[in-house]
Amino acid sequence: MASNEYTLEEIAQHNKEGDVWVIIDAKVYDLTKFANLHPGGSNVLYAENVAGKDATQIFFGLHRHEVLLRTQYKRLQIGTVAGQKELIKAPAPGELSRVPYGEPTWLTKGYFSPYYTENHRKFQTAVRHFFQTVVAPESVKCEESGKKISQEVVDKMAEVNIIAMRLGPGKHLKGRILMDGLVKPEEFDYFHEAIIHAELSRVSSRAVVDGLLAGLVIGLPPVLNYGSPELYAKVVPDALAGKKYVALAISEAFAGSDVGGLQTTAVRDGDYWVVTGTKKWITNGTFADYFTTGCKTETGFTVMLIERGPGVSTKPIKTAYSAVAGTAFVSFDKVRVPVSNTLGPIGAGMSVILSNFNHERWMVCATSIAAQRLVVEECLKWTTQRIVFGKPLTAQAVIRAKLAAMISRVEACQNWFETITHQMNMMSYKEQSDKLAGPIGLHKQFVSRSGRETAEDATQIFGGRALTVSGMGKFIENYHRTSGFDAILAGAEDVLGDLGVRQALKKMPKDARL
Ligand code: HEM
Repeated sequence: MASNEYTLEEIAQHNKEGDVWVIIDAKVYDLTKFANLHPGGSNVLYAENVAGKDATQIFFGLHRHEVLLRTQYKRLQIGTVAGQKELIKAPAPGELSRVPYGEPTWLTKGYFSPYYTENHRKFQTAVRHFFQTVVAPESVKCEESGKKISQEVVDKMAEVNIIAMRLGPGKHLKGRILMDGLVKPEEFDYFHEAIIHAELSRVSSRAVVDGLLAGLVIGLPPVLNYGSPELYAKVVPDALAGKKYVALAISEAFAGSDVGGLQTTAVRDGDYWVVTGTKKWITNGTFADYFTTGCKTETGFTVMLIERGPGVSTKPIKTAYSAVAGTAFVSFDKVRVPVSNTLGPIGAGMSVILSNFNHERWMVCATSIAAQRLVVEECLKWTTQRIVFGKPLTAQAVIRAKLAAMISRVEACQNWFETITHQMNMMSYKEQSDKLAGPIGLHKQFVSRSGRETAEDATQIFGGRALTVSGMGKFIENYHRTSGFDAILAGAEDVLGDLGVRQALKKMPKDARL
């Protein structure tokens, strides 16, 4: 980067094809050679209000700031404007957003929270820094290539025990050094875990959130909670070290939310189960080493851990999001599974699955709310910098009304989420299963519906830019295309609303009358 200073008069001389400079935020760029390579065409750069002029406002109406930060474009800067200072700075890794509602209240300067401590704040800073520096660049690559997250990134996550922490508080954290010792295993709570989900969601596309071992997060808890000590010792250390991958294999083409209608069958043969059937929409299934699988057995429904081996085959399913999530169709063809791999009582697998669902649904809410907040931030930035009919978009009442609705939705989601998280901190796993299945079901219905409404509003606000996978509206495009996943995975929106009401009805006092 050059340290030359130029006056406005000097810059103004370079105003034509073959010699074109522009000013963007007090920096001077020589675009002469770049003009023919410019993705937006060369002629736009020779326009009277651009060539040799301050094109800051025009530039930010057409590009994201990150364009200027790319190495190949940084080089185009030849100096600065004499007497001017740059105003637009990219936030440093780990830094908080200063855009109103860009962060939850607990992270906003001058506000208070009954739930979060100084330790949560320190933890959040470290986790955001980690995700922005280690995961964000990988997320961009994988989203494009559709390939699995690299082992190098998985290893780095394992090093600071992020994989283990994504499973929540519990005995699996004992003796581990969490985030370089920032939080002690016995102090780690569901708010710490929620921070990890939120920060992951901020830097990743929806497919990468799932591709980054979401299968393990939902598939390993039954092993933690119900696996024999031998099975635990065989599977858990390697999984938490990022050496083995796990998927939860419940849904089938025959049955989704209707878990009772599953057709994969396990027949007892001595010390083995013989499993036959198929599973569909299995997140991380293409690369999983183990499948936590729901099977029909003679006496009901039984869950077991199936290792990839003879008779197990997986093939990728193309979905609306990137293949990085590893969504698979899984076939079990007379697979022999040791009976000691059974998770929970034989025939009582439904309770294993149902209690596991609470955590999964809560996690989906955590990631969705963070994504909705990012969408609000993107919309606030865009509507302020986009000029239409000579005024910023925010001058339009209809735009402000959409912003009001989006902000209210995300704040409502966040506040409800924090109340539920606090209950989780205070309750045992068993109490959570009894008391929180209904509220979490209702909450997830509310969160995913809010997310889709926000995706719609944001798409209207960004217009055509929300329809392209790159450029200014790239986050909105991704969110609009993938927010529907939150309404389906871990239980369909309507089914979960119904679950919440049915749970409440079960607890209606017999003597309640108007
Ligand atoms: C340092 C200067 C510039 C660089 C490095 C640059 C780079 C780019 C890049 C990478 C794109 C592709 C879209 C994207 O990734 O966002 C683009 C698109 C575009 N650029 Fe530039 N640009 C520069 C200056 C300008 C200026 C001064 C104008 C003024 C009119 C301009 C007009 C456009 C237009 C009209 C598009 C197409 C936008 C769209 O498809 O939505 N660019 N530019």
